[in-house]
Amino acid sequence: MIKFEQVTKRYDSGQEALSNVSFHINRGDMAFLTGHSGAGKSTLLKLIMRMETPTVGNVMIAGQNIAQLDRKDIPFYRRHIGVVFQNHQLLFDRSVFENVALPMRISGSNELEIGKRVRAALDKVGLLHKEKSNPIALSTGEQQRIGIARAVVNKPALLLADEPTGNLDPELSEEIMNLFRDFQQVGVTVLIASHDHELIQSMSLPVMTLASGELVSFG
Ligand SMILES: Nc1ncnc2c1ncn2[C@@H]1O[C@H](COP(=O)(O)OP(=O)(O)OP(=O)(O)O)[C@@H](O)[C@H]1O
Repeated sequence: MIKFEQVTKRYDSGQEALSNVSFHINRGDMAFLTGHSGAGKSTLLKLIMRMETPTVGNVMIAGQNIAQLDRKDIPFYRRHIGVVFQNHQLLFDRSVFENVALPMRISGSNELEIGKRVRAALDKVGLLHKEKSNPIALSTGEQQRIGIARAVVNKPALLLADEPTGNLDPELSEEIMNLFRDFQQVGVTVLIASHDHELIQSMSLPVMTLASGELVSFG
């Protein structure tokens, strides 16, 4: 599902954020991506999202070299990827329902479909009863679950998370990880960038470790 073939990413500044990185994550697998600050985790995620392109090498997603995507096809490509951030980036001037509906509004789905999918996503994260609330009235853990509902509302084949448990206590972190597991179990490929060693060690999942842009281990 995600295949990096000898990928090097050098920014215009000359900074080499990734050096000759190769790996393969199969469809339906779930893995962690770890490494110190500046090791290249965000760069790797941005390459998958096609927010950046490799300087050298290929990023293959579902068998397609995404550097070859037409500019006009990039928004459509991104619809197949759900992204969860640490600071969940919710909009506090609209309801929980509207926050989750956002990606579907952008992709021009009809009202009926939006209602159905948004409620299914909220149900999945256990927050259907909060659909009319303003996210500001929810706890941090609940806000993170809203962010996850929004990431999966378009039924992505691939779910990327950048420090999704960054500001949560261990109990809530475990809850979020269990949600990711649920998505994995229905066939979604999940890649989670995290610094949280305790969390990583508590889960028996493959771990990719980056150090100064190099993939130093994957296992
Ligand atoms: N747009 C950019 N232009 C120039 N250099 C960049 C850019 N983005 C990242 N870098 C540099 O590339 C290296 C890798 O950064 P990256 O953000 O991928 O690391 P990270 O592992 O995600 O770090 P963190 O955990 O702190 O978010 C760093 O040295 C960073 O300063």
